[in-house]
Amino acid sequence: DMLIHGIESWSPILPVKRVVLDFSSPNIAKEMHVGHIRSTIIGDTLARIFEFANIEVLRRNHVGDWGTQFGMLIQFLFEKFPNGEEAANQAIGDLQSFYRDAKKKFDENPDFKGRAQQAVVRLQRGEDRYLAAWKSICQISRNEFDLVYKRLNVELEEKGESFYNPYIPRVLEELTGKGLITESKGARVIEGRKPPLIVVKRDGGFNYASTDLAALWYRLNVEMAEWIIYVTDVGQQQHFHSVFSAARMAGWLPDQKEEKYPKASHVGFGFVLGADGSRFRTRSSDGAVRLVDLLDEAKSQSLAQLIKRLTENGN
Ligand SMILES: NC(=[NH2+])NCCC[C@H](N)C(=O)O
Repeated sequence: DMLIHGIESWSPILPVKRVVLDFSSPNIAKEMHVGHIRSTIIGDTLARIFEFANIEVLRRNHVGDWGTQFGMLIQFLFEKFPNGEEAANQAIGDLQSFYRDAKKKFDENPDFKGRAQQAVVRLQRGEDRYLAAWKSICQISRNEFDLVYKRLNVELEEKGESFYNPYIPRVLEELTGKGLITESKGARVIEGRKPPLIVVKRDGGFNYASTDLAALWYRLNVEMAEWIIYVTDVGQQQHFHSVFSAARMAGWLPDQKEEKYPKASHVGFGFVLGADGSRFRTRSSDGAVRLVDLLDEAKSQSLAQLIKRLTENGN
């Protein structure tokens, strides 16, 4: 049958037409670590399975491109190059060491910390100079990530955290209208699971959870996805279960016990461990293994193995 009617004739039939697959999703200006490679490979594999079954897959790279760390980075950039003479590209050079230097100054110098916090406010207000600096920092990271994706032959479409910002207020308003959001120690939270999910911080700012609620809303209502799948390490299981439970309380998702769609799932994988059994680190700043070197190493070891086996087989 397959030979006559093609491979599509026996691909599995699932009751969904469109899936959002949220995978890889590294953070801008931070290292893409070995866990992101796991997410990238598992996510790409799942995407290919769905695509094989003729399901439309929206491959989403939910990059961490927003947050208070950008105030620190932008301010550091401005102070290091007060005349703005260098193109950000050259000025920043190795983004990881740039991040480390900025963080050091932020931790050690209270005045700088204050200026960095001001910079976040100005970025969030959308001031041109700040937005431009933010964009070039993101672009440098993006170029680095793309090298890895090209190498692994993985396709992704970036819709980072910043994309969902404009949707957060109305989504939280809807949840407040449904009586789901309460006040707790100056923050706004969704109870239901323990610990409660913080959706507005004490300083009034939004966070990872508010962004994920807005993203889930968007995926269900604008992208009309019937199954939304997130691939991260198991460390984030708690977070996703809280977000999904909030979505169920809001009536966005059916009750978990009914095998119904739309549906949200978290695919959690284990931490990558080093030879000593502790969490493996890939970071250029602290002397641990760099991700690109890890890929090089994997490639050369595989090649060596292949050659060894070939020669052992007498060729
Ligand atoms: N929608 C999401 N929260 N996706 C996963 C994001 C992963 C996160 N940026 C990290 O590096 O840990």
